[in-house]
Amino acid sequence: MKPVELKPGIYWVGGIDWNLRYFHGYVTPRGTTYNAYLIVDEKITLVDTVKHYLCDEMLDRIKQIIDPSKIDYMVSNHVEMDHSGSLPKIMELAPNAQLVTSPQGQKGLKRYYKKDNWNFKVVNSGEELSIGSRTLKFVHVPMVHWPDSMVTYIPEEKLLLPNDAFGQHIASAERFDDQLGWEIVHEEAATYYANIVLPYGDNVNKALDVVTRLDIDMVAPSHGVIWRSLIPKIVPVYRKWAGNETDPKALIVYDTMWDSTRRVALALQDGLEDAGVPVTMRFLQTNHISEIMTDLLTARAILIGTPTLNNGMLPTVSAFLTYIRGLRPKKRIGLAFGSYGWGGQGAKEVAGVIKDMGWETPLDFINIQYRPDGQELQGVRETGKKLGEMITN
Ligand SMILES: Cc1cc2nc3c(=O)[nH]c(=O)nc-3n(C[C@H](O)[C@H](O)[C@H](O)COP(=O)(O)O)c2cc1C
Repeated sequence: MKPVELKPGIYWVGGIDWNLRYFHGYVTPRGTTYNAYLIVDEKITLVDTVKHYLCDEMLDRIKQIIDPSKIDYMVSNHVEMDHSGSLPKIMELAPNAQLVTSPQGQKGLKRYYKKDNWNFKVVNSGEELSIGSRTLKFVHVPMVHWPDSMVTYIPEEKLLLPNDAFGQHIASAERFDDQLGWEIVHEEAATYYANIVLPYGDNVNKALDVVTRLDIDMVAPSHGVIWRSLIPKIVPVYRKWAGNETDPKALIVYDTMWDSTRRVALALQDGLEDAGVPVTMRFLQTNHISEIMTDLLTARAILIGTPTLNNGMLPTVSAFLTYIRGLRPKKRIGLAFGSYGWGGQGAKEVAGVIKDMGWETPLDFINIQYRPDGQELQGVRETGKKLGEMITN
């Protein structure tokens, strides 16, 4: 339970959630951390806190450095409860602390915690606060990923505390990106982006415009490891994700009751591969929708298959579509497919949702009655190849 010094006098004092496997609808096989940062200067400052049940772990780390009652500024970059959950305890232990937050942050924290005695210091975007030898500069980044979101920058230290931006759900003994390596950190940053930040690409780009003008050598987010070596690699990748830029590859997502839809999926895979397109296959009974989002993040073509059940699509497919509709991936090519017995509404409904999302649909949806025969599968394979050629050309 040791604090970790990032820069002289600046410490990571967060909590490690080793057992977390589910985070508001998102599976987290590696667990996560809630990162809080303590800055020891003339004014002692804590930036963000941890989920309520890790409060004692955070306090234990803080107490190894200072007496928590000495905290002068409690900065809340983001209202969400995984970062604000220990605010009530800190504000109780540090009665003289001012709670520094954005105007939306103040509204959210008041509404959520209903504490009348908190001494707020509301900061505008661009406002600076001297804490002694260092300055805290606050930049609002609305909708990255809540209206209240704010980042804190310390120019004297070239340190950015961007809260959820650049986060990853990783519980580990390591605190820095280079200790885990690009493969793991990139994968978890991608999953995080795809499931949390994806709808807000335009806002991310605006935030990146501001952030990339700052002199930075360390980015310490509110989840996962701290970026110090891989910043030049992750920033362009964030730009790519924010711009919905994809690679010429395909993702096939499907469910099936009696295997016919899977046979169609396999024929589409063959056709796409004939055109030289790499294909990822995701069966909705064995892959969680939040894991599939990581594949979707950079796939140009998304093919979604369902049989018809009771005049509609399967509930697993419907849940997936509800999830991606909310996350709003753009600039994709879509194709619906499926199998039916008599009415055939399932694949048609999927095609309707794909169109509503604004994806390109150059080819008609595929719907095969009962089990596809060899000739039908050949036709599907040709459709897959045609789609593949559209992606690669
Ligand atoms: C419980 C149940 C309900 C079904 N309801 C419909 C329906 O409303 N309309 C329809 O066209 N087919 C319906 N079907 C038939 C399936 O869509 C058909 O068997 C299809 O080939 C199944 O595809 P799969 O092998 O990919 O599961 C239903 C099948 C089952 C088992």
